[in-house]
Amino acid sequence: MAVYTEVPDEALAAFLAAYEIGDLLSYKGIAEGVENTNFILHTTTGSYILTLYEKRVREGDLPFFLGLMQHLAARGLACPQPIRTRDGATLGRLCGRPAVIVSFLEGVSVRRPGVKHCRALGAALAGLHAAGADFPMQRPNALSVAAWRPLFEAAEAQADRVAPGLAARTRADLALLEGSWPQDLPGGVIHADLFTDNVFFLGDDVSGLIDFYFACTDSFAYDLAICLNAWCFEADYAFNRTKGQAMIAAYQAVRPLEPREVAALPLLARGAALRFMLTRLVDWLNVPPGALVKPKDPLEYDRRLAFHRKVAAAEEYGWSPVAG
Ligand SMILES: Nc1ncnc2c1ncn2[C@@H]1O[C@H](COP(=O)(O)OP(=O)(O)O)[C@@H](O)[C@H]1O
Ligand SMILES: N[C@@H](CCOP(=O)(O)O)C(=O)O
Repeated sequence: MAVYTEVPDEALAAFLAAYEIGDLLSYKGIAEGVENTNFILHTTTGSYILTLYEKRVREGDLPFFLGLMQHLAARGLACPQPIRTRDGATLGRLCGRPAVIVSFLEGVSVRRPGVKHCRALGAALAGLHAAGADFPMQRPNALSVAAWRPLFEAAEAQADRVAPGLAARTRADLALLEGSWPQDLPGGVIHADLFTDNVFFLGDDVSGLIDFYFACTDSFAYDLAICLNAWCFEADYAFNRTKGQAMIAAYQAVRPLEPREVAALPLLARGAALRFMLTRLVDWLNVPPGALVKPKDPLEYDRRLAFHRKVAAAEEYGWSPVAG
């Protein structure tokens, strides 16, 4: 359960007094999530999410994240909307942390996505890239290739106690990716963490996208590669090409990939897997004492890397030329 910061009732009441969201009926910590402390609030006017930003979120980035959610929502994308206080502020402080209240989105995330979910996700991702096209702010990706070596070095000495040989194979992947990371691909605002837990469905349709706290300016195809990793592997770590095909085709129906993006897809997918393996590994080895959080397993991404090491061409992820 991701509750790093306990919020006393009195502190919450004082914080909520600045908002016009009705009277608090109940609230509780949210079990899912690993980055921030989240509470669901039920008030006389509805439900809201209260987020206290923790370790990885830099306060200086919050105007980007909050501005982006407002921008996307204004373009019709279903994402959380920051709620303003009576004074018009979206960002406040609670228990020493930056804190916001955002709108609650209906829908459920799917644990085991099927082909139809992957298809819907591909279209939603392309829609997000399109909706973010005229967002004026920039935020370099703080977890792109330049950040991977420091993460690796923080975990290297203990990596082999997580899995034998993990340090050596990660070192080799890192060296290869540092030397060949694709630059100057088409890009703009990307979500950068569009895992299944960050996408809500109502029936077969995507009803909402949440958790924009890794959003940044980077290549669109890298965002797609993150999603291929998160959505298209089976429980036995076999890549499901049918799911990949459905996702990529739906993406391309909105935004066709350029040949250089297609050519880069195997490296981008490998890099995306390495990025999540490394952040998970560091978290796995550094669970804060007393935090109610279940760290995510880095080996899930080590196993995906085993697949990516063997892939030579985008076709193996399900890419095919757009007809017409
Ligand atoms: N706007 C929202 N509407 C509905 N549920 C939300 C919303 N934001 C967060 N949640 C719930 O809180 C959980 C954790 O949120 P998330 O932003 O993923 O946390 P973290 O950034 O800590 O990983 C989500 O899986 C979801 O269940
Ligand atoms: N998606 C990342 C961890 C970030 O967690 P989230 O709850 O913010 O999606 C991972 O799976 O490693």
